[in-house]
Amino acid sequence: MSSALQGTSMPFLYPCLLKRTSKYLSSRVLRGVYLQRTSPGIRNSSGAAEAIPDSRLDPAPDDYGRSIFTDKCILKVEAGSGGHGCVSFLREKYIEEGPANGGDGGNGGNIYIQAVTQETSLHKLARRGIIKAGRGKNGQGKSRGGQRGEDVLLEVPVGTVVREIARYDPVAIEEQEAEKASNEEQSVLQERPLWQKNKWVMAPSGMSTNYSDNSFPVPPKPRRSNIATLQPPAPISLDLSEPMKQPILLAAGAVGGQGNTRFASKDNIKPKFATRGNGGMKLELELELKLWADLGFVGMPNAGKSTLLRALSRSRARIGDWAFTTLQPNVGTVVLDTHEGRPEFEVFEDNGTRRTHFTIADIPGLVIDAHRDRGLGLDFLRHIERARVLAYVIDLSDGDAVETFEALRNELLEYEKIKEFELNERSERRIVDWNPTADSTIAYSNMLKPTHFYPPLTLSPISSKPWFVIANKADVDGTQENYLRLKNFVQDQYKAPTIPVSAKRGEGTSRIAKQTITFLLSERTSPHQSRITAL
Ligand SMILES: Nc1nc2c(ncn2[C@@H]2O[C@H](COP(=O)(O)OP(=O)(O)OP(=O)(O)O)[C@@H](O)[C@H]2O)c(=O)[nH]1
Ligand SMILES: [Mg+2]
Repeated sequence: MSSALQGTSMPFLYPCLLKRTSKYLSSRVLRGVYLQRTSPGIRNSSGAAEAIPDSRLDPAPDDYGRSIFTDKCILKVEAGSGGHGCVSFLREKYIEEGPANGGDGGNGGNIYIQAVTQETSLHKLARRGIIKAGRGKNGQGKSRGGQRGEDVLLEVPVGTVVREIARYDPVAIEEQEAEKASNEEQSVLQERPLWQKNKWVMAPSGMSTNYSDNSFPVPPKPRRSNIATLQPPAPISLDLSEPMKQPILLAAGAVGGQGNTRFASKDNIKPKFATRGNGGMKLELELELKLWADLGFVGMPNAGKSTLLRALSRSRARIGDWAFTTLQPNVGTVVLDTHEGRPEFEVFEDNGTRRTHFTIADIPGLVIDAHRDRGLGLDFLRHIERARVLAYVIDLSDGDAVETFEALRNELLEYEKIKEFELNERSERRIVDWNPTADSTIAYSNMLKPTHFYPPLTLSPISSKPWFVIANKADVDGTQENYLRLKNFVQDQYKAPTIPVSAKRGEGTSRIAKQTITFLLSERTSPHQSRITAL
């Protein structure tokens, strides 16, 4: 193993192997010998290995945390089905054959949704696939009702758009069937047996009864729980762009069945049947993050975006001095007040609450012609659209900064031009691809698909987003002239600010937070109520 790891390309390709091996062996007697032979350090001219600097902003290639990020997912949610009613009779000393006392089944659990600031990605929900609320418990004797099913709360990031793809609502289906039956002729109805196995729970001793006879009651009409009136109208389309204090109901749990007490009458004082609980509603939803960061870094590969993210937040984004180190967006949170002494500045929202943090997205590098799907292409331009404020990150040590900036801006504007066309094409494809029987499970194949297609998300266009420029790598010698040219150009042409920083040394980065907050607050509708106080 050790000889295999000694090649020059190994540390670059598999740094984690080396780290793990050395960590494992660090407690061993072999430690000194082994580390000397396998260290991933760079060799100097005399052949001795130099240690890799152990800094948060200039970390070893293997010092990173893999962040999982999902901005779009399809989720199946199932409200709980109702518990069955109970067939039971009072039995006490001296009362051998008492009256019916079967309780009702409990209602199924509800599905709620809430947009919360703590979440930044949909990956936790995406990996669950199907989310089910609890089933109501069956009713019991002594007229005890069944316990309610457990509710489920879906916590999604602020800026999530929820769209319904399909729904299976057993109560709606029953209602439709009942309406159809009411239109049928009386003679046809009389022939149909009242006994429907899927609606009734029978006591074992009651099975021999002739259920097609007229004494058997008509099954009760399909019911919904009272809370169902709070469900959003079908098909669901929600835009959760603000943090929510309270969750909202997505799907109410089904109503439990009725116990045999409910069917006692003078003709049949001891009914040996109760009803089954209704099936829970199933929804297939598409969740998409419309806005997932307050600030988005736009830059060429290797500009230092991930280093900047590390400098501003506690992110452990991967840093490497090769292009496309970042292949998936990283989202970091900048805490404005760490409760260690006085905060650098205080930010108040419209409603008077104090803003404690904002989020930054480190988007993979853009290359020229990204709008033609080159490099990592359109997908990443799509991510840029989902940030509120943009920061162009320019590498001062790599060529003419003004040219790089112009090229980046041009890419974004070109993307905006073709976006409309691309979206139209995609929605057309969706219509052509649509196949009502394509679902994998039988239950979902019954689902009703909305007959109309949603318009594309209404995102604010890239050209309307507030932006500023971050001139990175200002610590490199001879970059001052490049910076001044860039700063003057951006100021003269666009009246936008340019912030010189050295992400690697963590210098000048606090101005980025301040600039972002200023833009975020000026974006609001009533700026006179928001205020930023420099302390
Ligand atoms: N001298 C200097 N080097 C820097 C600075 N910031 C980043 N770097 C170096 O630039 C290289 C690229 O940094 P990354 O943060 O991975 O760049 P990136 O923009 O995220 O790159 P991609 O993920 O490939 O798009 C690394 O070797 C960093 O150490 C800086 O301020 N000064
Ligand atoms: Mg990166």
